[in-house]
Amino acid sequence: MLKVLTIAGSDCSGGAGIQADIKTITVHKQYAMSVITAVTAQNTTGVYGIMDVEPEFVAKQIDCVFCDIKPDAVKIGMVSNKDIIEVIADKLEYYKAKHIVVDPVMVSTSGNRLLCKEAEETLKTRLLPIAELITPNIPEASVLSEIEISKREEMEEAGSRLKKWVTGSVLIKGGHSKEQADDLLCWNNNINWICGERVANPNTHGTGCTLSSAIACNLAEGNNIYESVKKAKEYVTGALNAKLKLGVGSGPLNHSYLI
Ligand SMILES: Nc1ncnc2c1ncn2[C@@H]1O[C@H](COP(=O)(O)OP(=O)(O)OP(=O)(O)O)[C@@H](O)[C@H]1O
Ligand SMILES: Cc1ncc(CO)c(N)n1
Repeated sequence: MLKVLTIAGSDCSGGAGIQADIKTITVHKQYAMSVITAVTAQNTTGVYGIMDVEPEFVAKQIDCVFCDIKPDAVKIGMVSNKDIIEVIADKLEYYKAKHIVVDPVMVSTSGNRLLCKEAEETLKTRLLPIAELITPNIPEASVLSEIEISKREEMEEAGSRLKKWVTGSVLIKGGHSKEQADDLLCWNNNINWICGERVANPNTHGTGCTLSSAIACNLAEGNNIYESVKKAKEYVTGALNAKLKLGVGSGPLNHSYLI
């Protein structure tokens, strides 16, 4: 059985973070492991508290996983602060982790900061370079590339700029654009639009976490970057289409549609 590790924050309401990742990996019939970087108190209406895990304890969790059950792919989500980012980068380099997908989570859908401002530079210098793929949404791509993005050409410009200084590939997710839900993939020397129908569903809590962990599963299976992203996008579209209405705010996806 293939094994996928998620390094991310816990969402007690089950829609995003570690919980979304474990559901996604399990539905992909793979074995899920988790290193928790922070415990959040959140639900469909917002994030009400964050308790970071001590960096040494993040390191200890990574050691326990890699010394025993070596992952075939690793997804990284919420990483909170500079020290946590440093230990994750050190450990993944040390263990020569394969197929690293980094979702550079900065702000939640509800508008709360999940990465402190001072840590943005460390994310850029330590985590993005070790990724096979990074998956910023439009606001995150804008911060990282320093290009204002409001149309497709600007997504392409930001993607090309980011591709120049990351080692791996770049996927700019289009969920935040009003008209479509098309994502832009820059890989090798290719720029491809990964198009998908925009589902009329306000319950999009955890779409980004779900997409990045599904990509990690597809990479673990041996698919190339393009195939991995395409299949993962189909998974997210399916989970949005299988409408679930939970909570009073922006609710979670329905992962059980394939079971
Ligand atoms: N209404 C929608 N219909 C179809 N696909 C969508 C919709 N909203 C988001 N997506 C898709 O979901 C994936 C995640 O994109 P998005 O831009 O929402 O990420 P995010 O902002 O990181 O998500 P999160 O809500 O977890 O913070 C992308 O593949 C995007 O195209
Ligand atoms: C723990 C966690 N990670 C990521 C996100 C972004 O969706 C969230 N809301 N919560």
